[in-house]
Amino acid sequence: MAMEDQDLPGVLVSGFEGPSGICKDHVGELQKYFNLITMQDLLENKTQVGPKIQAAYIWNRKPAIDQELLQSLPALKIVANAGAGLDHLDLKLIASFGVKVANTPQAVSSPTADMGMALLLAAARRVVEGHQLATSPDTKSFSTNWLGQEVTGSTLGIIGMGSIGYKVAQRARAFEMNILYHNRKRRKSEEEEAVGATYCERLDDLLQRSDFVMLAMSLTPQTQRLIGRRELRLMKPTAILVNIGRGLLVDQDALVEALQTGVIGAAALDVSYPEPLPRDHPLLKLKNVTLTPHIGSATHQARWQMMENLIGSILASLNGLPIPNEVLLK
Ligand SMILES: O=CC(=O)O
Repeated sequence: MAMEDQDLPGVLVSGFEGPSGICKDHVGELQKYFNLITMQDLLENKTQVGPKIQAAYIWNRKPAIDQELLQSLPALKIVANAGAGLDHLDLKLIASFGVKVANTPQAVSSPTADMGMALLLAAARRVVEGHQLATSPDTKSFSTNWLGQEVTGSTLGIIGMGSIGYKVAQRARAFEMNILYHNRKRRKSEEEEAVGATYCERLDDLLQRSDFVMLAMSLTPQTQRLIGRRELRLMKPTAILVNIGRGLLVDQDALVEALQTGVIGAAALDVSYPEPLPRDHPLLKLKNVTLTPHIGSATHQARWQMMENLIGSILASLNGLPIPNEVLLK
């Protein structure tokens, strides 16, 4: 690790090691601009270290920003969050301390949309099961009569047509899919035309007509458990649910039941609740489930861009300049 430079602004990070630490490859770059202070440093010496911290750098949703932490950081100006989702941050509480928030929506939208298509294709064509069959020591089950769902020409319903949902639509168009979408706000007609997407004002309508349903919206009190037992029952028995948003967008117990009883065909999930799922969770035992460990933005390029964007936002805030990607309270 590079030497600490006490003259640089103090930036709080969760730590350097383990799943909630910052990316190891990024440490050297961050230390060109900041004196990185870990949660552990802070906890061990709150009164000395707290006043030096001017920004919090949130990576993998850590450290958690609560009232007690905010009270111990009197010089804090900005919470810079890696990723687009903000459901783990209490924006009102943070604003009440006069602290700004920034995130990295552009950096994550393409890789997350790619991941959505990867999951859709994997579930439709049973790629994970196929890999297991092809690599199994028992070659008797090797079969070409083993069928999936055709993607070309099928109907994709996208729920949440923000930048990620829109990029999913651009990709799905290349697969000649019919695209339906549901969103709080209808997109401009030229944007709809560019990807050939049809707006469904009623969510039920989208659910009934889609072969694939992709969840690409953020988690808010309004979208929590938006897909429950009733919504799953509206879907086709062959339908595949893809979730690249947040686990809590779906009533997970209802989903397990729907997958076990053939109410829907399959699910491909990059997110769940909790993460990771307990090892005895029923979703882990189902053949018609493809699971990935919340890796929508997990590419070298995206993660580096996220870090660069956050450095830019922190430096702008410390210099009193307009903050790129500032999150404004609605
Ligand atoms: O989960 C990923 C993000 O919030 O961008």
